[in-house]
Amino acid sequence: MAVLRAKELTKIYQAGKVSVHALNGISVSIGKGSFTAVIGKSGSGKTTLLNVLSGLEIPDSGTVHLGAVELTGLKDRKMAALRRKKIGFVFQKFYLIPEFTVWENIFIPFYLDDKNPDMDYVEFLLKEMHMWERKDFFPGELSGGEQQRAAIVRALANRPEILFADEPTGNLDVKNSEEVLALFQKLQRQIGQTVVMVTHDLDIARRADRIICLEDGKIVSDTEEENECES
Ligand SMILES: Nc1ncnc2c1ncn2[C@@H]1O[C@H](COP(=O)(O)OP(=O)(O)OP(=O)(O)O)[C@@H](O)[C@H]1O
Repeated sequence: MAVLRAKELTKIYQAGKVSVHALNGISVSIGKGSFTAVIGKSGSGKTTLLNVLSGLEIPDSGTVHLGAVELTGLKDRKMAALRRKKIGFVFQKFYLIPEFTVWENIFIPFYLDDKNPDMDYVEFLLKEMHMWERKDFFPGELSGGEQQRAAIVRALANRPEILFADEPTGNLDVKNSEEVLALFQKLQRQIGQTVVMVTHDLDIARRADRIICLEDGKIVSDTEEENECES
C-alpha cells in the first residue's frame, strides 16, 4: 500500500538567465513501512525531490498525494498544519531552535496544535538516541551528533506517516551515523515507520530496502538491490 504518490513532478529554478531543471518528470510511489534511499551525484535533484515530496517546496507541475490528501493543492497554513501532524523531516543541519531546550524543541509542534505527545514514545525515542540525560540542554550545549539525535526525536515524536531525512548522517561520525540508521531500521521493523532518506553514500543507502538513483532530475534506476548509481 502506498503512503505517498508523486506524479510527473517538475521543478525549474531560474538563476539569472539560466534555467535549471531540478526535477524533470519524476513519478514515484512510496510503500507504507518501506525504507527508501535516494542517491545521485551532487546537483542531481535529491534535496529538491525530498522538499517537494514533503510539501516544503511546490513543484511547477505534477502532483503529490499523502494518502488521500493532495499536498500540491494545499494553502500555506493547511500545509504547515498537515506537515506538523503527518510528516517528519530531518535536515543535515539539524535546525533546532537555539533558545529552547531539547525537550521544548520536541514539544513545540504539539503546543502549536494544542495536543499532548505520547510521553512514553518520546521517552523511548530519547532513550534510543541516548538523549534522555540531555533533554534539558540547549542546542548550543550539545555536540553535532547530539543535536542531530535530538532533531531526529523531534521529527519522529508524533509518529509521522512518513519520515524524510536529507543527509541525516552527513555531519555525523561513524558511531553516531550507525545509531541513527539503526533507529530508522528498528522503527521500520517495530512500528512500520516509513522512511525516505537522501544520502551521498552508497554504503548508507544499502541499509535501505530500496535505492532510487537520480540523474539530472530524473530517476535512472529504482532497485531493491545493488545499484550502479554514481553518487
Ligand atoms: N534555490 C535554487 N535556485 C536555483 N537553483 C537551485 C536552487 N536550489 C537548487 N538549485 C539547483 O537545482 C539542482 C538540483 O539541486 P539539489 O539541491 O536538489 O541537488 P542535490 O542532488 O540535492 O545536490 P547535493 O547532493 O549537492 O546536495 C542543482 O543544479 C542546483 O544548483
